[in-house]
Amino acid sequence: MTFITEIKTFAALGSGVIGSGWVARALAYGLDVVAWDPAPGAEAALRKRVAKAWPALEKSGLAEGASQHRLRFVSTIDECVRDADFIQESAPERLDLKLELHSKISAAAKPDALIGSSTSGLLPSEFYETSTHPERCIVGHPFNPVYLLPLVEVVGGQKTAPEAIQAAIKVYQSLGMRPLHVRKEVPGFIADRLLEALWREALHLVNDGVASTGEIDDAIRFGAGLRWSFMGTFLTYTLAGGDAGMRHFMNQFGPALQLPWTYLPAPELSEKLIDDVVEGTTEQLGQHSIAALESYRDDCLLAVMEAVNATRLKHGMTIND
Ligand SMILES: NC(=O)C1=CN([C@@H]2O[C@H](COP(=O)(O)OP(=O)(O)OC[C@H]3O[C@@H](n4cnc5c(N)ncnc54)[C@H](O)[C@@H]3O)[C@@H](O)[C@H]2O)C=CC1
Ligand SMILES: C[N+](C)(C)CC(=O)CC(=O)[O-]
Repeated sequence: MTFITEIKTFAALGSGVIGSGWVARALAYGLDVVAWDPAPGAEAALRKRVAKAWPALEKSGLAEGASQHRLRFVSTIDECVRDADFIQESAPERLDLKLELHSKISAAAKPDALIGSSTSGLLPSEFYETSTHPERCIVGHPFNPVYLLPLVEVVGGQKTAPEAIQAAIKVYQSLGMRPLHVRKEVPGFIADRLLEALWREALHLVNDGVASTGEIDDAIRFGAGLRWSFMGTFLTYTLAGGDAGMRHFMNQFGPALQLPWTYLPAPELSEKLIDDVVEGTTEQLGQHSIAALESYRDDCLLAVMEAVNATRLKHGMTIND
């Protein structure tokens, strides 16, 4: 079974936060992009988001011929996908909506064009149930901002061909990404399962009046957050065991796993908890607009990634290590 991996035309369905990120990334890699989104004013909003992302993309290096003018916005699903070499859906996270949308997308697409969904945790076997040629359908779960962050989790459903997974990995790599094949189809995949655990504990801490949203964010960004940009928890904790490594770490800190340090099940999202979270984060925003903070975040990410890559090279590692 073969699928298109040398792509020239990228189709994006849904052009909100994530869809626009895919569009910006694909344009920056010199592709023609065709986009569709049913919301009124979606084209203008998409072009604005792409323009906003462009300075960061210029800083990280544009491919030859890359241009925002290579984006075409169309008014039907059929027009969006029929000539596309690769299709990425970023529609709202609703099973019924994705199921219906993928029936239409896959019926109109070339049979050997891969179809990816940006879903954060829905199961591909479920929302590709009624798709035509489901063997080429995968999840490609990205991270926000999609135009800068390299991780994309690739997940297959029961009907996905193994060749489609390998082909999708190749395509995402050609877009400068770091695909991670999630070998078991589980809700939330790998990364969101981890992020969700942290998020739920953070909500409990607010709910219990232990800390404000700002204090919790400080606990992340001045500590583990700085480490996480270049080293994961397992390796970090191996180093925390000193010369004796992980075994000593487990002996020393393993008993804490039996202590009531975490709740894990999510707290009830009461009006009070929602209000507390909104109030706290509004305070954190202060005078800054979302747009200003997005630029700030992008510059920080570029700086961290540049610094980490330079340090990897200095230590005899490649930037893919
Ligand atoms: N926001 C995030 O941090 C992340 C979201 N995702 C996933 O990406 C997908 C999109 O999420 P966001 O971009 O955050 O949502 P969003 O709300 O920003 O954008 C969704 C877009 O889909 C459009 N839309 C509405 N009905 C549609 C339909 N029937 N067909 C196609 N498009 C339709 C909306 O007009 C909107 O522009 C979801 O599956 C989500 O789980 C993945 C990674 C991160
Ligand atoms: C909140 N979220 C589940 C949509 C987050 C993601 O899926 C990944 C991210 O960018 O954090």
